[in-house]
Amino acid sequence: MLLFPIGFLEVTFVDVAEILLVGYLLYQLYKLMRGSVAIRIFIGIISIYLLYLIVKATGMELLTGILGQFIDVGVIAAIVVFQQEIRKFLMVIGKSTFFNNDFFLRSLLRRNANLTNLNLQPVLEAAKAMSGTNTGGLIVFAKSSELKFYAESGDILDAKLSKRLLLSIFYKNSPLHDGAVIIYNNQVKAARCILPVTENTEVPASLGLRHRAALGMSEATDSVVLIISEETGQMSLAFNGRLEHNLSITELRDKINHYLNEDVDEEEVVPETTPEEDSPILHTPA
Ligand SMILES: Nc1ncnc2c1ncn2[C@@H]1O[C@H](COP(=O)(O)OP(=O)(O)OP(=O)(O)O)[C@@H](O)[C@H]1O
Repeated sequence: MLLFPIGFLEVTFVDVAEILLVGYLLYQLYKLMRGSVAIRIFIGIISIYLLYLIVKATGMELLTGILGQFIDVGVIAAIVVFQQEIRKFLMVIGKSTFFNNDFFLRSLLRRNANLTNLNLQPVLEAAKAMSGTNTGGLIVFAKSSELKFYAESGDILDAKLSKRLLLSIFYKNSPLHDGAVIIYNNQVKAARCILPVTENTEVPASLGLRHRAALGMSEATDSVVLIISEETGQMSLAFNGRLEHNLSITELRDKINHYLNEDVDEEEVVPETTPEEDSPILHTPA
């Protein structure tokens, strides 16, 4: 179906739809990679592809052949280089499918997840005690999946959640204190877990590995991660690639409940940054 002509070009409805779709896909890819080193590789690949199209259009056969070969191999290289981004991209698509939006199915899925019977009280009491003694801690609340892959990187406990258990795990001389604890289905699923460290280059240099691992986990999964700083005793939350810093126990309770129970849009989670903050990742409540 012809929409309008531009010179000798005939623009059809399908052309417009295709341009919009490609634009949307590129924008989603850009959003996923924004701030990471992958964005530079992505821009490099797009530039080579554009150059290839120009060279091909001008009829330079040798250059077209060379760049064409490069692009063929580049597809495989891109899959390897963009492993994490491809995973995130597929997760975004998975999140917005019909099945995930279906209320009935979603409530069924939730029944199996961490949400229905989570008792936050022991965690909050442990966090308060750890904060008071500057004991470092990293606690992941699984949301829509039990995070098996990450749990298996540590020691599986499947133990009843209690304040004393959490304090024993994070006690400085405990063999389990290093790494993260994963909480799933009101149980301490695992301890000593290794989380993916964020590659975001916008993370302030003041944040060490514990905070970076929490951010990385919140980017790779829909979990909520609680951090207790060994250095300052401050409690922070990472969710959806954002860090909320220096929270009180009441704020922690409200935010953890909110993030675990709601389907929060990115826009909703992202707090307004105050003018003095130059990082879009870090938010300190007033
Ligand atoms: N990838 C990871 N997965 C899980 N835990 C990690 C990871 N990397 C570091 N940690 C934990 O963080 C600890 C080191 O924290 P580091 O001092 O670098 O972080 P920080 O963000 O400055 O936090 P703090 O304010 O507590 O010092 C390690 O001992 C380990 O327990």
